[in-house]
Amino acid sequence: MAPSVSLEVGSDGVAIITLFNPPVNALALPVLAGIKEKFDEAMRRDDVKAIVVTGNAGRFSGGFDINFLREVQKTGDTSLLGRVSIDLMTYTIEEGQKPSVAAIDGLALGGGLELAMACNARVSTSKAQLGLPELQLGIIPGFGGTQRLPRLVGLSKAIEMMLLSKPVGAQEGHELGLVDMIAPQAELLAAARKWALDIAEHRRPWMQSLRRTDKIEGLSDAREIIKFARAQAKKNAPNMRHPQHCLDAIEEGVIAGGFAGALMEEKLFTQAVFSDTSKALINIFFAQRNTTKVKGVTDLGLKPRALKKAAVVGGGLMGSGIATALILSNIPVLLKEVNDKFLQAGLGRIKGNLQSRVKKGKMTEEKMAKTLSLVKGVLDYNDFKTVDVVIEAVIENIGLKQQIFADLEKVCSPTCILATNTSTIDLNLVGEKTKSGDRIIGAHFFSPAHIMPLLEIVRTDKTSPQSIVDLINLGKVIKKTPVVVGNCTGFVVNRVFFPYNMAAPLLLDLGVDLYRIDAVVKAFGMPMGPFALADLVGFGVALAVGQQHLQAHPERGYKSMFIANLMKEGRLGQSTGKGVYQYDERRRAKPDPVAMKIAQKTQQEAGKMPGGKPIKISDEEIAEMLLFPVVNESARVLEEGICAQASDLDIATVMGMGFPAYRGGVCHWADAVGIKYIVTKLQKWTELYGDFFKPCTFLVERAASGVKLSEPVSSNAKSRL
Ligand SMILES: C[C@H](O)CC(=O)SCCNC(=O)CCNC(=O)[C@H](O)C(C)(C)COP(=O)(O)OP(=O)(O)OC[C@H]1O[C@@H](n2cnc3c(N)ncnc32)[C@H](O)[C@@H]1OP(=O)(O)O
Repeated sequence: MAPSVSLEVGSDGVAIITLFNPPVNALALPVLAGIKEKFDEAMRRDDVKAIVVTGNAGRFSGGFDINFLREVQKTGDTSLLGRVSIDLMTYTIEEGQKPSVAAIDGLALGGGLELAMACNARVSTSKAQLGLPELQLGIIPGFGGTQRLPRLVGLSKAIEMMLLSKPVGAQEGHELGLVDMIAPQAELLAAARKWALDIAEHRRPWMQSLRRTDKIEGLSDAREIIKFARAQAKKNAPNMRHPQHCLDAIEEGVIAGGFAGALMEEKLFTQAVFSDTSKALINIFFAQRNTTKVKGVTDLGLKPRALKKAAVVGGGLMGSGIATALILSNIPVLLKEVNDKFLQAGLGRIKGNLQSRVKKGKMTEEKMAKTLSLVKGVLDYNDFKTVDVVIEAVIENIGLKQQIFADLEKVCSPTCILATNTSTIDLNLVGEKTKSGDRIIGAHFFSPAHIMPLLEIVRTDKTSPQSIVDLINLGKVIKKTPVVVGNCTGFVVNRVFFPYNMAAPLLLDLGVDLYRIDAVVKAFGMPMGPFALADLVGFGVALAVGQQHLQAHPERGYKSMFIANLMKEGRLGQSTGKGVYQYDERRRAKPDPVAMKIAQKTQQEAGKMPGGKPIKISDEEIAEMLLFPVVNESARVLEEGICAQASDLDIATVMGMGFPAYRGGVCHWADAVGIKYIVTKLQKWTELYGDFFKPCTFLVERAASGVKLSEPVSSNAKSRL
């Protein structure tokens, strides 16, 4: 159905204006034009005394149409953005001749809430969610939100809601003054009609949010609040300008009044729409929603079967994390271990995971007890016939896994999904001793599994679309972002992470200071540098993972002795108090002269420094030498069809390896930097430092043809999905 807006006038003289644009009634251009047209008509008509605006099908509005924002970013045409804030929200609605009330059910986000705030009052159901989440898209509110929200709820709360993109529920909104009245769903429209008539007939005040001053703090308090918020934003988002611009608009409103603030907001909003940050974050918004659209799988009309009961085999760190994720979403779990000692340890870890939520105030003791009761520890497979999905999470031993899957095939129902959390073993090998290849699938979680948002769903050429659809659905139920990937060493995240983790010691061997490498990567926006990460995961794991890549792709590996040399000195990473860094009792890291000496010794032994002297290199080039190899491996992943679409790689790198979301994920970033430039650099480093940097044919071809990495791979590519 085409987006539209309807107007219906009741015998009471109230015009009901309804937004239709499923699924979230986004404010697409025709909707905005429709609102303007219907408001103008209602203002003109003699039989209309007051107006109620509402959204169709239980949702007020999810805000300005983000598809349209993306279009504007592509065309670069600012005129398309229009003057909605001033002409429509302020002059037509807020300052209109007749009062208007927003009747809010469900979502009122971004432009949706801004529309509601431009009305003279708001009535909502108890299920309403109200927020201005624009900053998570790299923009600032642009329909007057930076002015009206502080005037309705006070500066501190408004700033918190905007900077954290955090909505409030109806009850809190009511307490704050954002919602004037909460009504039962069935009575929402009637209550809003009455409120609108009460304003028209002077039984209630005719409020205009933009003109209000009662909730805004005095100038000096306001300055302090904004100053504090600026410092917080700088700390939390050092590479982003739009949070500061949001505060600029708010500040202008406090100093010069709401109208002046709205004018500044309009200007800064337009600027933000064209920023690289917004392009990147909008890419992430759509990429995240695209992961569940898998060609040849989710377009077959298959209905996901509800996986109501699960079993996890192995109660170690991963198994207990997976079980925690399942029970947190109310899915009962059988946790299987080989003996009582391991079982109790696994159950203890699950309890610990929940206790830490209680400590952080995310869960009550009562809820914890209820959640914990959903897990049952077992030492045999007796109850496995009752489960809909099994996730195996034992140690990486092929023989053991093969035995487990052969056993599972015997004891589980023939429709049960048999998943493995392996991060290294070929899935075809795991299922080799079974005839259940169609329901054997990878469910690769990231540690800690109950916290990390990504789930790699690994399919083989035997896995059935139904099994994939079922697991995608389970991923959504347990609040993960599922990405469907093909079967190869390291799947997607670990595979593109390998070259990054090898480039760091390679740079070190070329004479670059190791702490500088970490600092550059942090400044780029990763949560931590590669050496700090190695310390965190522990050197045993880091070495084992590196080894797999070297075995799978010896021609493009780099073997460094740095970690091995640290281990010889008894430094194993953060858990032992020292690795690349030394750690105090509160696990705060400090550079360590001993590690630096070991680094120098490794450099000498490696003999990579040209003429025995450290290379001279800029910070920018350090970041490039670490991350262009990631782009290179991503290109291989795309060419081989391990990832069906570049946007999946964007999500996988952001959620799995901490690639900064505001750079849009690895493919989006590579396109922004320029594939040609990347290939030229890789070729130069190949000549200087060896084949580790050699660009793959696919990337070279894309550079030559000018086709972006994010463009679809042609259908004759050798797909392994
Ligand atoms: C000028 C203004 O200040 C600027 C703005 O208003 S910018 C927009 C501000 N609004 C937002 O940021 C809200 C973005 N949307 C969301 O957070 C979530 O989609 C939601 C909470 C509204 C709904 O979540 P959920 O029910 O899980 O459904 P979800 O899968 O996310 O979305 C359903 C569909 O609606 C689309 N959609 C959601 N919000 C949209 C929007 N504002 N514009 C266009 N499409 C939107 C999604 O892309 C998705 O499309 P698909 O089915 O084709 O993939």
